[in-house]
Amino acid sequence: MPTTPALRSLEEHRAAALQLAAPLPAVVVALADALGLVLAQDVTTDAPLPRWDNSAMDGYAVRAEDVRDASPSTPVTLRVVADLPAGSSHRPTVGPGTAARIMTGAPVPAGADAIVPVEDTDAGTVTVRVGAPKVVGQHVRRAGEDAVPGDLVVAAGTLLGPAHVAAVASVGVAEVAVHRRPRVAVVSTGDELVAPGKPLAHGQIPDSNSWLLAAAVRDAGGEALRLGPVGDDPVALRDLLHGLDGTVDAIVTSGGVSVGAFDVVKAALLHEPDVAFVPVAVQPGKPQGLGRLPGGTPVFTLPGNPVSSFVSFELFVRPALLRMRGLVEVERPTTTAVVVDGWRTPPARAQVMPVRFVAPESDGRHVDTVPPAHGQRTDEHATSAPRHPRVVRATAGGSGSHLVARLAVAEGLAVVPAEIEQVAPGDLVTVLRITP
Ligand SMILES: Nc1nc2c(c(=O)[nH]1)N[C@H]1C(S)=C(S)[C@@H](COP(=O)(O)OP(=O)(O)OC[C@H]3O[C@@H](n4cnc5c(N)ncnc54)[C@H](O)[C@@H]3O)O[C@H]1N2
Ligand code: MOO
Repeated sequence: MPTTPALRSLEEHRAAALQLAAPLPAVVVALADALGLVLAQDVTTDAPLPRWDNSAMDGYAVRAEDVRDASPSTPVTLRVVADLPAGSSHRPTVGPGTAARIMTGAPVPAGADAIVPVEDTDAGTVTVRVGAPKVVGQHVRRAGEDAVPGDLVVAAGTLLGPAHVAAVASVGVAEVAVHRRPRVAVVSTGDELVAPGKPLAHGQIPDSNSWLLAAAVRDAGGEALRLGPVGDDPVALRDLLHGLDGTVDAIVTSGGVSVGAFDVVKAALLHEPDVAFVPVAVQPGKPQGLGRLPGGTPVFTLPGNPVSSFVSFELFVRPALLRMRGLVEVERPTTTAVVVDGWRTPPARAQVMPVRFVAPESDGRHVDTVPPAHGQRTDEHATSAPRHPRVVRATAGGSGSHLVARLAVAEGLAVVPAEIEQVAPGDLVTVLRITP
């Protein structure tokens, strides 16, 4: 009788998967292409920001002492010596008894030390009547109040969002060094698989995993090269994988890794010295393979059951891709949730249960796909103590690894440790949040 290999713990396999990944080399991209990439350099400013004192208001640049006693009943009249729209290169000087008409953002002219908003004046263009007093510095945006020369504006390792792009642009930088996105080949295997939309003979099913995994790669910030489905011919598969080795940053396969008679991925890679097939103490997702092809390309061989593929990608591949992108934080955000319905979990294996969030008082029978905004619901009727969000299993059949259709309503993955065998209603579970 064949012996059953010892199971590797979920944590150990996650660590081994992450070990295969390192931040990809930096490339220089135009700012227009930088959104969603991770900065590989610090961006500092050479200039103060703002670059010079400028007006916070449309109005008049004045000397504060000239308008110290101005009021609606005793307005002060000043001679208008210049007109300064934003962008004006004109450099007038405001002397005693004079003002410059100025628009928001224009440099404060020499001699002026306060801005009078147009609402406090008669809006004159030759002379202007000022009806309110101003103090030195009023409505002036100071040079360097945002950043001074040498300040770090956006740090290496930052995932560039719109505000970061704006900050880089404001420094006057047009190109940045970023980690490039990982290119990931996705190969689904199995003689029973047919491309979606094609007619199905008896025993055939549409290939959903290559679509799942390619979408998951993109969702993780990678570029997916979707190949297959390929049949159960180990030699052809080995040739395909060796052909990809060195041309992509990672390869993800689905199917053919269990103990069946036609387990093509296992057969194709069994003799690779740096690829190991190890059962992992997790349900779903037990049969796993991991390692490097001879050219150094990391390969992740995931089980074929669709929910197993999905969960395996989440647990083992996604963190590795995020690390390749240069991110330091590679884990999904988690939340602690209360279980509404209970379920049994397999002994000595961690369980990853697709769940959805339900309204505070719901019994979970009605689909409620609106998750709480920030991990915890607060009870409007209670004054303190935020309440935990509540979860139910997303699929009627629990964690059945074939239940791909209902996987679509999952908003999180509840991770139940290996030593727990029963989850009871009211228990707290840790949920990886998989939807935004
Ligand atoms: N005797 C044993 N049998 C099985 C074991 C075991 O320990 N002993 N483990 C089970 C577990 S757990 C899993 S998970 C599966 C994994 O098997 P494979 O990775 O070899 O996957 P396949 O046999 O190729 O397929 C399993 C299942 O998934 C469907 N599938 C596969 N690829 C796709 C795809 N691209 N799109 C949609 N569906 C796909 C396939 O048709 C099968 O139904 O093994 C168990 N068996
Ligand atoms: O571990 Mo398998 O992945 O349960 O279905």
